[in-house]
Amino acid sequence: MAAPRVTMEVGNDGVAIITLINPPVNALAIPIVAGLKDKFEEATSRDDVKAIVLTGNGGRFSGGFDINVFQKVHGAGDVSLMPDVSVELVVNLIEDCKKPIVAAVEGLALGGGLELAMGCHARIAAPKTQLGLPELTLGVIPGFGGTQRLPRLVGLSKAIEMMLLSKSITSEEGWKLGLIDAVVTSEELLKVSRLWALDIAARRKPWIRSLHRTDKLGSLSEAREVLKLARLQAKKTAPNMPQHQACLDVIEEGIVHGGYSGVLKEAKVFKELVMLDTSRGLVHVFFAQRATSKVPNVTDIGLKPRGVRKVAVIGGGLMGSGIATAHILNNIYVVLKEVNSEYLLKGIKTIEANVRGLVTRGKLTQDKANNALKMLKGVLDYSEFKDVDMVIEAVIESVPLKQKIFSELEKACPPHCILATNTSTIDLNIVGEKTSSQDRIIGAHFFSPAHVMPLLEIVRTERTSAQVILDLMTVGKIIKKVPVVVGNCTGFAVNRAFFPYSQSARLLVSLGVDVFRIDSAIRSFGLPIGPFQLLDLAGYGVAAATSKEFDKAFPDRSFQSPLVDLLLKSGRNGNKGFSFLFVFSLFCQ
Ligand SMILES: C[C@H](O)CC(=O)SCCNC(=O)CCNC(=O)[C@H](O)C(C)(C)COP(=O)(O)OP(=O)(O)OC[C@H]1O[C@@H](n2cnc3c(N)ncnc32)[C@H](O)[C@@H]1OP(=O)(O)O
Repeated sequence: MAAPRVTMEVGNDGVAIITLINPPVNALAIPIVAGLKDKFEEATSRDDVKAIVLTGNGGRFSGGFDINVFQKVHGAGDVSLMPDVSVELVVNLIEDCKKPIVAAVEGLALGGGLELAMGCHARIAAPKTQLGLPELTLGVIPGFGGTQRLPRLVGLSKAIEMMLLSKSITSEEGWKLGLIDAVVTSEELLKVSRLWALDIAARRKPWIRSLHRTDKLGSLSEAREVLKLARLQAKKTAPNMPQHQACLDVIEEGIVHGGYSGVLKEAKVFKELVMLDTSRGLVHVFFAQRATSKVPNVTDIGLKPRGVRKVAVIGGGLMGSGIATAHILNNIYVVLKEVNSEYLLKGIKTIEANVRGLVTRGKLTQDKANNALKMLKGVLDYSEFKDVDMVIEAVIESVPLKQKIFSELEKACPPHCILATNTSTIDLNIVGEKTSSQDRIIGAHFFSPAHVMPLLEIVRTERTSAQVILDLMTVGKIIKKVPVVVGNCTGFAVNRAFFPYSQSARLLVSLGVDVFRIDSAIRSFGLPIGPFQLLDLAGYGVAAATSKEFDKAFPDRSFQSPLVDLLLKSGRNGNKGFSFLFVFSLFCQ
């Protein structure tokens, strides 16, 4: 791959086009930052340059500062590896430049990428360009002036929402908010940007330095009220994340003492945050997530994913209906099979409720919801299975039942069909023991609620074919999951790690510790729910079945807690409608 570089071309019209080149996302690596400083200095000093356009190569403006540098900073424990971009480049060379600079953005402008663009005197964007400041997901705050310029361009509340939720917007929305000056086609992007820059130079268009604006900030008391509410909200939703409160403090500095003062405080706080364990952990997560898409002997052997258009889901319970929802929401046709019409109707109603819930929470339009529901068909037999590309079995954790289903599937489905099971624990060789299709058998372990939770644990056996693994990874991405391929053993990766955690929680209960105290300690540690609330949600039947598998596989490591059996014996199943409070009081009697 060619070295990252910045180029500059000066046209006959006197406009210098400065281009970032660092595929695939034009990350602002150290040589790019150095190249930008060089080119802006050159363009400023050349007499034949009247105006400047900053753009990115390959249809993407920039994915932000190079996150590899954070890793280097963490490895060396040396924050001085971070270059000074905010003042030296964005304020001095871009915003305070004597020649107008227009950002021509396309594809994406995220983090430091958007911050460079906000330092320019105008921004022209191609349609559907993704704009955002997602730095908080990396444990830091925007560090190239974003905490100051975004509120000045889109207003305080919207800027806080975009930064604290790391929520990006499209260029169309950006135009309505004032972040983008014009949205034009990709073909016209450079032409319009050049003209815009020349218009600013000739004073036909305003020459705006975002950092100097105050018109969208509101009065000091209004701003303080907005910040107060945001602090309370962040305390609730991200109690263990120092970057959220820090971001609000830095924004406030700029409102009270002016944008430049805010920029200086931002740089100082950024450097403090980048050295904390939170940032180390979150940067690790960023690269770890991407590493999951590179599976040796699967993704590096030239295979192409086969299209999966029609999926059958067996079982319309909590998991099956969630899995079906995830697929129909992403335009994959689903056949949902149940054993009788009562269960089928219940499954379909759950799927409808899942989809409606997304509409109510504003995550889906009514139109998209209607279209998604058209992709669903309920069935009671295998006649619809003759042309499915993948089956996902999601019935209860019973070995004989799963074995029976898989031998039936072998006959009912076409030979290319992927045979997946949503088992959370059972060894896949046992599930497929009664078939001769071991190369097509794979685990597709979703997490409840399956249409919301991002993780998809893909379990491969020694005999699962590379093509089948690649196909499932591809479907996983289409349905917006993070697919992680793991090996086959009792509990796979997730439950294998979860098992000692839940066992310890049950051991504490048997020693007399209150379940609510345990859940609350875990929540203050940072997990969204504790082990017992999770037990309630998953259902006690599932817990009993998985415990049995672990007892069998690791008899010397299992703690025999009577808790779940007692709950089941008293006719309860957690998610089926009884509160744990009530159940726990029974257990204590
Ligand atoms: C001081 C400043 O305020 C600080 C910052 O700017 S911090 C950076 C802020 N920016 C971000 O957080 C954006 C991070 N990137 C992303 O969200 C996504 O990669 C994206 C939306 C840009 C592209 O997504 P997608 O097309 O699915 O590709 P994805 O697989 O994620 O990334 C492609 C490659 O680019 C790399 N990459 C993406 N953004 C990068 C970045 N900012 N720095 C370094 N590498 C980056 C990925 O690691 C991946 O590398 P690989 O192919 O070797 O695994």
